[in-house]
Amino acid sequence: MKSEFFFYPLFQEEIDRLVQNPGRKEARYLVRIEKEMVLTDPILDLILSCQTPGKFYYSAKDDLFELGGLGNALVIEAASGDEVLEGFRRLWNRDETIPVFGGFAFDAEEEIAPEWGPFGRYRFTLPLIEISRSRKGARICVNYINKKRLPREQVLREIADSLQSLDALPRLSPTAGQPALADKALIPEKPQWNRMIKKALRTILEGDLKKIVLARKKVFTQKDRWDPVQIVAALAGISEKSCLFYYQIEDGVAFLGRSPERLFRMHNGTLLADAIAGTRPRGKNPFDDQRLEAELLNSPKELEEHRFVAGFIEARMHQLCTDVKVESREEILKLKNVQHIITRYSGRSQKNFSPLAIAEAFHPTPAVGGFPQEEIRSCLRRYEPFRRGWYAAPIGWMNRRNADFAVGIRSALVSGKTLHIFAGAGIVSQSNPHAEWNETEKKMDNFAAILGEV
Ligand SMILES: C=C(O[C@H]1C=CC=C(C(=O)O)[C@@H]1O)C(=O)O
Repeated sequence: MKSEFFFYPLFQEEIDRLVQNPGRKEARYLVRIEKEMVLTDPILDLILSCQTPGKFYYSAKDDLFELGGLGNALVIEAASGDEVLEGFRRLWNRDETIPVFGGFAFDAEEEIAPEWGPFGRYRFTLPLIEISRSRKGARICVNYINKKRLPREQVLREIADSLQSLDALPRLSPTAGQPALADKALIPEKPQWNRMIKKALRTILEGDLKKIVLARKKVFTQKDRWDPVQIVAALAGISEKSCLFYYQIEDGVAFLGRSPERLFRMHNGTLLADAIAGTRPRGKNPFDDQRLEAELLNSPKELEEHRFVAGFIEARMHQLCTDVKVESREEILKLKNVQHIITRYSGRSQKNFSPLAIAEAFHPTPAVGGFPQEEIRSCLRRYEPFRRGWYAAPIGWMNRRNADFAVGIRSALVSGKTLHIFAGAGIVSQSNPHAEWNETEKKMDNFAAILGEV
């Protein structure tokens, strides 16, 4: 990790110019200084190496766009999407292209579990420093929200102070080394998982629901605090087409993951969404891999599981868009440890929907909830022995018109000395508890490799 990058010198000239500019005395609501630049360091390295407690990173799976943030200019913690949009109204009235990063809980009506407390129900951050890279190049911006209507000189002094204190802190590198584990808990344990699946199968047989996605987690406790930076840096080293996300709220408290599933991307009126469901492990060699691929694409059970998701996404696309196209149907998506069936959609979005309203309309898709969608949250509350928090919920960035959200799967919550790793599996009428357990093990393999199979 490089450490020669300093923020204050980068913006000093602009800050000085603004101080000397004898314009209006009071600074505006938003002070934003933008700079195009040549950036040789990876954005993730820069974000991870800075010692500020709040930070985030997001890279989409199939384009060059990356977004990172350091510090907080404005954080909206809310109980509903409408409150979030209200919180950013003034910001986007000034400039509707400014991105904010965040997400919301899988089940926003459920009581928040203690380990998810810092995340709350909905949480989005406008960072003090925003770094992005697109096909056009890299850009770095400083944001300041002048809630207290301070005079311009004071605002600029505060910005300069924040940048200088960030620069004064020593840069961090991920601390390498194997964890000193104190405890490992499986929630649920295998016998309880088997009972959960059987219960879900009975519900499906009775005809109330057609598909239920049940999840489990592993909780690893260490003597010392986990280093989320080390975990996400290792995830970043995996070569596969998936969305990498990192949301650190406080020192040692972060939700992170490498999700193959994009909930949707909205760009200049075009909406893209993927349906991903149906799983096999990767093969031991190319021949074996091909065999497993053929098995997946010809399995009535996996196809049924996939088609609940695809049918749901397609129906939602027609509600939200005109000109809906199936870009590819039932193809294979190869990841490092597993392969999935994927169907991709595109459409022209209708202007009146905000990206957050679109995220709420899709969530939870039958890839992470079940089918039909309406009853699924209350069903999961009864079946699962833990609260999902932000696992399997939308996470990503948005501005007033554009957005990119991943589904927060293949993910983990780092919370001080505990590390929670999540995975779920779609249960349909032909599911088998043992096979679904093994599938969730495979889905956690990115983390198992990082932890040295603890
Ligand atoms: C719920 C998860 O995966 C979903 C996404 C792809 C394939 C899935 C499956 O085949 O069961 C799941 O629906 C997870 O990884 O936690």
